[in-house]
Parts: sequence; C-alpha cells; structure tokens
Amino acid sequence: MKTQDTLTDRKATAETLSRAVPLLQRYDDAIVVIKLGGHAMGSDEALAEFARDVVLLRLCGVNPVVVHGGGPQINKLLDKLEIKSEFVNGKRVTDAATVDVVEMVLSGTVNKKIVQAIQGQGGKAVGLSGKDANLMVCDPEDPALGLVGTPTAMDMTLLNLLFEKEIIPVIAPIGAGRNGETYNVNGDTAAGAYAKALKADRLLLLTDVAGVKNAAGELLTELKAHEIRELTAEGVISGGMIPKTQTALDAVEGGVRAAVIIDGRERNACLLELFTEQGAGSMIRAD
Ligand SMILES: Nc1ncnc2c1ncn2[C@@H]1O[C@H](COP(=O)(O)OP(=O)(O)O)[C@@H](O)[C@H]1O
Ligand SMILES: CC(=O)N[C@@H](CCC(=O)OP(=O)(O)O)C(=O)O
Repeated sequence: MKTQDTLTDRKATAETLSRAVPLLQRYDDAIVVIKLGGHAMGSDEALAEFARDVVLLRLCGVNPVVVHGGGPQINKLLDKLEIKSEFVNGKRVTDAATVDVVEMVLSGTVNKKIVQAIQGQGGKAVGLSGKDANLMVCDPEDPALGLVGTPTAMDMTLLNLLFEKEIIPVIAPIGAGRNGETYNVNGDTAAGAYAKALKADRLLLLTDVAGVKNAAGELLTELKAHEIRELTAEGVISGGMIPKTQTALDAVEGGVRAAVIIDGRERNACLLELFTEQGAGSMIRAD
C-alpha cells in the first residue's frame, strides 16, 4: 500500500519551501563549486541523493560546478595492478604509470558515474577534465611529487557557455601540461582553482567527516586563516585535510565569497549548507 503524507506533513513541506524564498533569492544566478571527494561518494544511493541536490540547485537558478576526487577508487585500481603509491602531505607521488591510472579512473569511471547520476535525476550534465577547452593548464608542483600539477592558467569560456544553457559541468581534477603532459591534481586544489577563476559565491568541500576538528575532536564551525596555520603546525590538521584547508583559505583570500568544509555523507549536505541560515560544517574565513 502506498503511504500518503498527512496534511500536516504537506503543510510542513509547503512552509519549508516558503521559508527558503529569501535564501533562494540570495543564490539566484550564483556560482557554487562543489568538490565531491572520493570518500564522500559512498554508495550508489548516496551518489543519487547528491545528484538530486545538484539538480535542485540548478532548478533554483544556481550554477553548480561539480569537481570530483576519487582517491579511494584510484587506490583500488593501483592495488589490482600492483603499482605502489605514497602520499606526501595529502598528495599522491605520481609517476608516468600512475598518472595513466589516475586519468583512467578520474576522467573515465568516476566522472561518467557522476554525470549519469545527475542525468538520472533529470539534470543535464557534461563530463570534462582540465584538458578540455584549456580549462586548467598546470605546471609541475614540486619535483618530489612527479606529475602532480599546480594550476597556472584557467580558461572559463566553456563553463560560462554551459551556465547559459543550464548544463552542469562535472570536472575531473586532471590538468593539461604546456607540452602535452598529463598532470594529476589534488581534487581539492582543482576545485579551489575553478572557484577562484569563476569568482564563485561558494566553494563547498564535501568530505567524510563533519568538518575540521580540534585536538579534542570537537567540530570547529568557523576557522580563521591563523587558526588553520596553527592547527596544521601542531599536526591537528593532517593528511587529506591539509590540501582541503589550504584550498579553502586560498579560495577566500583569492576572491571566493566563502568556503565551507562539510560532511558529504550527511543527507542533503549541500542544501543544508546553502539554504539554511546556520549552514553546516566548518566555514573558513580570511583573517
Ligand atoms: N583536524 C582534522 N579534522 C578533521 N579531519 C581530519 C583532520 N586532520 C586530518 N583529517 C582527516 O582528513 C580526512 C579527509 O581528507 P580525505 O581523506 O582526503 O577526504 P576526501 O576523500 O573527502 O577528499 C578525514 O577523513 C580525516 O581522517
Ligand atoms: C595529487 C593527488 O593527490 N591527486 C589525487 C586526485 C584524486 C583526489 O583528490 O581524490 P579525493 O578527493 O577523493 O582525495 C589522487 O591521486 O588521489
């Protein structure tokens, strides 16, 4: 038997929609860059829910840009191929064999899975990497990291065309070298570079924890630049949280209105952050 919402439930839905009007107006035509981490992708159901939220944002007049990771998915294929890999400060040391696997997984499987999930919810999405239309051109970040790229030139022409047509870009964090190289870019770093180049209204970094925590394990709902520096020096911010917090900081210092680290496993995480007054996770602000 199909269960029906009671009149009270339906009234609550109507009230929620009505109360969201000022927030919907605030984000009308806004650019929101959403970084979906490999861990946050979780199950197919979780991905479908994320996709539905992205489609809702589009319907509300927001221009969402999804930049994704896929670290765990890359690890899985590297393990199968018996290619060892190590991380330095949250970034994968990348040789020629590794970058082939990274591109295959990110631009191939992961990217298309997200595109399909969005389209499964009725949106229109296009899968890209930094190699398309000169979106993200990179230089090597540090010789010790091999083919890890740092974004140096961004061309947002294609993304602006997609916004006009209400098509949602889904971007793999692969960068083009100036001489035909392929660069592996940390997903957070790439999301930050797109957010800065687009002068985005919001950068949402979705991950698998509630946000940035202090040494006692408590969630820090607001963080200033100097606090990030202190917590990183003390080792409280470590591993994958280092590029995330650095990216958030760099973004707000580079003209992005706000950057937030939120729990992508939480239901409706993006809506909770954008369309409620209190938001969620850790908001990063410049000093
Ligand atoms: N201070 C901190 N607060 C919260 N998480 C932290 C902190 N320091 C390190 N981490 C780790 O960072 C991880 C998130 O980074 P990462 O695994 O790269 O996520 P993603 O795959 O979503 O990009 C968390 O799961 C946690 O283990
Ligand atoms: C240079 C570097 O570390 N690149 C990352 C790219 C994927 C990524 O960032 O994935 P998550 O967002 O899921 O961590 C890697 O090779 O794992």
